[in-house]
Amino acid sequence: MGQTMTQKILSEHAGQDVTPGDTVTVDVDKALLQDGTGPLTVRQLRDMDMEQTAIPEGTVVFLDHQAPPMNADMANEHDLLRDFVKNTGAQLSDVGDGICHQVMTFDYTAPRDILIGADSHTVTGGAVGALATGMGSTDVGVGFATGQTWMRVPDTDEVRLEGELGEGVYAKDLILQIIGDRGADGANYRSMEFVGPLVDDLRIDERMTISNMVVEAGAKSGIFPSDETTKEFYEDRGRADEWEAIEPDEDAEYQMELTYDVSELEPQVAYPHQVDNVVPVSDDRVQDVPIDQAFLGSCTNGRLEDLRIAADILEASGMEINDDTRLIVNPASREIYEQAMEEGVFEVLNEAGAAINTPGCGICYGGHQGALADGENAIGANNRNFKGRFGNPESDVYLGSPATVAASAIKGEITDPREVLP
Ligand SMILES: CC(C)[C@H](C(=O)O)[C@@H](O)C(=O)O
Ligand code: SF4
Repeated sequence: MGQTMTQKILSEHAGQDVTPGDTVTVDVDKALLQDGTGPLTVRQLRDMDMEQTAIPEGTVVFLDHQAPPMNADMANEHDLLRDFVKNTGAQLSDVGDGICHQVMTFDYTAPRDILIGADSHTVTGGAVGALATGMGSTDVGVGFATGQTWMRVPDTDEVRLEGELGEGVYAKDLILQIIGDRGADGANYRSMEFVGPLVDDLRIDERMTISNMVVEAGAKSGIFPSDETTKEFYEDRGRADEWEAIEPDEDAEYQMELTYDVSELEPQVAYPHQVDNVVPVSDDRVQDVPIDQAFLGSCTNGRLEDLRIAADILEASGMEINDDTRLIVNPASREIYEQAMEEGVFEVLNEAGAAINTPGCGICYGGHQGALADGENAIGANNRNFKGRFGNPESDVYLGSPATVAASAIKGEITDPREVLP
């Protein structure tokens, strides 16, 4: 019997063929920690006298969720994590370097890896054919300290993607639609594998957007094949030796099979306060919603391609952002920041009136760099719109693609990007 990608990766790391439902011990290749959950990991390891890593080259500590730190308590947490790095030989991604999932995928994660992270959006690594998943702080700590963890082999869904994305419609709209269909817990502890003709057309940044959000339907992982596109990505990044192919066997057995034809897909919006409240942008529930703040950034949509889309819309429409709307931008990494500067993307955003922040999570985590006032509405290119997500339970957060965010910033209300496209 053939294997899914999930089975292949778990079998390789368990040293035995696995089937869904098995519980296996697997080797861990990479692990990530960040400044929200990492301090707990370090304290737990110290309590157990296990402050160590079996995989120092693959253990990466990110100072990204509140970077630069906004107060002394957070600065002390950063200090604790810096000590951990010195004590163990783990890698440090410092304040300003960028969001963990962005930097991890671009610089560390390789196809067929098992990556564990103390952050739910660790699933982003599925974009390059890795089995990447979020776990609790202690589990992640013990995972890298010993180089092993345990997993139950998940049931796996084949998600076949077909058709072509229309103008003004993006990977973000597709994954929002999938989450709307499945519901917030519809894919609990399942692995989603994305296959089909559309996959060939999707760039790595688009695959990252899709893998990033599978956890919003509860999934354990969201894996793309590692194909020619992936190979070129590793070559471009000077990491050609890390590339390996992976795809499901033709006779792989899936527990569920779904097909999405994106040809008729419209831009999608998630309305407060759940990510699975997804409707097309033309729906009454998202009409005439004034937007006080538009947020472009996050591990979902803070990449160069996303910033370009927003800048192109702003430039071509000849419009500045609305007088009653703020546009907050957090590039996902320092590298993206540099590229956006060199390409003139920042110039356009800046002239339009955007406030450009340090690379990092920014307001996505609710802590700093753009909290909302009581009664305000925001639209974000990020992945969560839970009550209080942008720092205030008395405010509302909507989610959409970078194009929808830019269009809404221009018009000052939730807007179909096709209305303002060049
Ligand atoms: C801080 C962390 C626990 C959290 C996560 O795991 O996802 C954060 O990154 C988020 O997006 O809500
Ligand atoms: S950008 Fe947002 S979703 Fe991504 S890791 Fe940071 S807080 Fe979490």
